[in-house]
Amino acid sequence: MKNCHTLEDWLSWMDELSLHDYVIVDNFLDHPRLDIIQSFFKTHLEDFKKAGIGALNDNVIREDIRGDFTFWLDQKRDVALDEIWSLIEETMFIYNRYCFLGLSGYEFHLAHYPKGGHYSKHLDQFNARNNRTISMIIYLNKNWQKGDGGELEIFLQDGTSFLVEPIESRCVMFKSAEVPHAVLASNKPRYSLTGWLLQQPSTLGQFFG
Ligand SMILES: O=C(O)CCC(=O)C(=O)O
Ligand SMILES: [Fe+2]
Repeated sequence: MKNCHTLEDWLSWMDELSLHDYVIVDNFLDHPRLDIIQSFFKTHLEDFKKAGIGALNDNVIREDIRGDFTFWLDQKRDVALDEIWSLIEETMFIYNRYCFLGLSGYEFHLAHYPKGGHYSKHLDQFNARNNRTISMIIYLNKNWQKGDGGELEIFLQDGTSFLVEPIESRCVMFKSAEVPHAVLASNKPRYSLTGWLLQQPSTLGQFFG
């Protein structure tokens, strides 16, 4: 499958991210890759588990903080997603080459927020574990409309915030340690591929949040 993005695209996104700590990219996945991930999603809807918060022994279910269900992915097992893994590896390569981040691994899950699900304001780096460096979310919601809720709220250092609609194929990347964010209550089921580019590899993502 051919690459979806040119080096020029990548460089402009890296510029944005260095300037603002986040970048929003529309049409991040082309149609073949969207099809791959959406059909994979459908075949695993039964395998999702209630997501917890916190790392290691602190991981607890707190419906008042986080209402999503997740299915942790495994690059070795989930070969149906090979084209997605390549894209993630390309992303990691670009960050290392042009932002000198020294990323050496990643962990990703599928996320499903049922109607009413939200995630309160938080940072993606845990105290107990600080290797999450870049957060990356790709939304998979066809025909998302105003009023469907489920926006990602991004909080800026000047005290303001803004909303990002979780529309199909939009990708949001931000610095995991720097950007507080929240998911507003969704008025219908909301789907995404969410993950983290890591500064030390971790195979234990599913035991964390
Ligand atoms: O789905 C989103 O927009 C954000 C999800 C999130 O913040 C997380 O899983 O840590
Ligand atoms: Fe988050």
